[in-house]
Amino acid sequence: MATESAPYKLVLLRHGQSDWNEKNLFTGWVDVDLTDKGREEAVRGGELLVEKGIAPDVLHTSLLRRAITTAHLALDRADRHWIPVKRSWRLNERHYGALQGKDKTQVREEYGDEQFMTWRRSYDVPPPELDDSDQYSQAGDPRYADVQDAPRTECLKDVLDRFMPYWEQEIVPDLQAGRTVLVAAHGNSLRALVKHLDGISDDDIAALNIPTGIPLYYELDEDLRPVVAGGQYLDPEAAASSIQAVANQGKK
Ligand SMILES: O=C(O)[C@@H](CO)OP(=O)(O)O
Repeated sequence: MATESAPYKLVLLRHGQSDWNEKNLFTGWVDVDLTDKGREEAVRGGELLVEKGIAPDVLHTSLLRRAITTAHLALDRADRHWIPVKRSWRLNERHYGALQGKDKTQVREEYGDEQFMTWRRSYDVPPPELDDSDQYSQAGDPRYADVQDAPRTECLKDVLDRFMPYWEQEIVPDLQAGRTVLVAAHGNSLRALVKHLDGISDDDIAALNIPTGIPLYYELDEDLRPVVAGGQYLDPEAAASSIQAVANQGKK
């Protein structure tokens, strides 16, 4: 799959289906587990890496078990379970604020299509903040003890702002050292990265959805620009139907 002229190799992997993906709930920073289907998707993701001859040298993940477990299952299948791992809250899913734990269809019905899509896919309008006393708040969670001003809600722009320093300081140096980098993360943190890589406008990013468990492979040139715009899903057919399912969430 490798191109001679492309020096850098990057694989993006959204976690497999989670319990709350299945239940149709806004998830954000709530640390839910994978479903059995999600685990199967993760193993299939590893198989696809083997089939395409892509061998990650280093893994970057969020602090959430659905990404951590997906990466482990995929890498285990690819016999690359032993590679170094770096974890950061900066790769976490978008903090979904007061929507965390809420049913997507109910929110759509209660607030209407426009408000629902604004909260879900607008670039710069965050949902209302989540109260620290809420059962789905991460206030006091030890894994975020070192995070200054940890978010209580985020829009996609906020995710980009916290992801980019990590990209520049941790991921780019790995790429430049010649390592094939696997980033195992989330629908919206990966949308932020794809927006940056492909130079997608603030408006157009609303229509971009990332499927669960299917590796998205990018070759990047010297300037860290994609050789193929949008990268390449290692299973394009499965990706297309899963992207449609993500786009349709919240519809009856
Ligand atoms: O609930 C969430 O955290 C995300 C990802 O599952 O959902 P959405 O696709 O609606 O942004």
